[in-house]
Amino acid sequence: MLNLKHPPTGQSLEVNQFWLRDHCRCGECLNLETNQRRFDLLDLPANVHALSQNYCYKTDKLEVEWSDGHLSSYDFDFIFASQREQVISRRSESTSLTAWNRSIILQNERHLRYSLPQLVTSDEEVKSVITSLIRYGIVFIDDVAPNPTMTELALRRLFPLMKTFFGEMWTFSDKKDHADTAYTKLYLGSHTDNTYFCDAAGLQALHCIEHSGGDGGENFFVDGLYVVHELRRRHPAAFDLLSRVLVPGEYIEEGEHHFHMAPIIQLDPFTGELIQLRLNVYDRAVFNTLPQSEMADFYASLRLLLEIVRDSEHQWNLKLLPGTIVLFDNWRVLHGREAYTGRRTMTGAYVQRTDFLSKARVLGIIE
Ligand SMILES: C[N+](C)(C)CCCC[C@H](N)C(=O)O
Ligand SMILES: O=C(O)CCC(=O)C(=O)O
Repeated sequence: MLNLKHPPTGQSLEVNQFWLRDHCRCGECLNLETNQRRFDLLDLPANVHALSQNYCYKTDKLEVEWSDGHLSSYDFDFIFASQREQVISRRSESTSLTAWNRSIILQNERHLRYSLPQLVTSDEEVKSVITSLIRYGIVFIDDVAPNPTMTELALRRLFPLMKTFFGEMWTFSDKKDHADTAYTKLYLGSHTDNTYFCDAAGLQALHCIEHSGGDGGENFFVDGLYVVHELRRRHPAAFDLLSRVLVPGEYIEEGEHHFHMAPIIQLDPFTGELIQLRLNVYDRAVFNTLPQSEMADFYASLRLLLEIVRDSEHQWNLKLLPGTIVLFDNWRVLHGREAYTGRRTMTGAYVQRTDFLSKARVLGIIE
């Protein structure tokens, strides 16, 4: 280990010498255009160590002479900010997430509503939409002509679209275009999509472009962040079990067979906060990741989670009308639909998680 000192602030830090050498930021070690390292780790001697370190007041840099002859010049703030403890505290402070039940989200509804004309003309409006998506997990874009083309235009103003076997933009009704209950008039309980994909869509957009000659078809939304907080508070053992047990999801139709296993609750290893809620009771494959002796605890835990999801206090019911897109975080917010009659057409799209978070980072909304 190497004890680093920063005389102007009196800060000092113990760092692993190989880590420090590995994080040299000079142009010989780091491609400053691509932010990629220029060396293979094995190019560095395993026992590389500092021969000397010297703080330069003029440049406010820490200069280190290495046993392999390399000279490094470090910005102390970079070293300090790169420590695990700092990352944890930054993530814990910066996640300005608002967990919501129905009454909380209704109090904040004004922060969720946007209009396409403003969105098209203002980059600030784009940043505001994405900030609300991070904070609340759901937004609405009004004044969108009720057709797939304008829906696509609105969504592409924000993000690239995720192409799946459903399409890039998809339009569905009760026409059996795919072997899935979404393509029926049936009730769909609260769920997240794509539990059968290795990487579930990060965002989902839905736009009801038509509903005529019938009724029903209301949508409802539940904040999975609020739900998992409640589960952890009320039933910590169930929370722990659902954070570790692998639950297989599966989607099978002509020419497609998707399968993925992961826990229903995936936590951030740093902050312990929710990273993803993967909850779709319909798309579950044969459940075979536990011995029969442990099945009772699993089902009891899942039932406790579903009771919290189904609690009407946690459910925001609304009717999506032509002209309004709902865009929500499919790793956090659960959605569902009442059964309906008549002719109902929905159009929408998925957005990759990485594209959602990348845009939020580029806009400085998240780290
Ligand atoms: C959205 N769209 C109609 C295209 C597909 C719906 C897929 C539904 C699937 N059961 C899931 O939950 O992922
Ligand atoms: O038809 C709807 O409103 C939603 C359908 C649904 O839940 C889905 O496509 O995942």
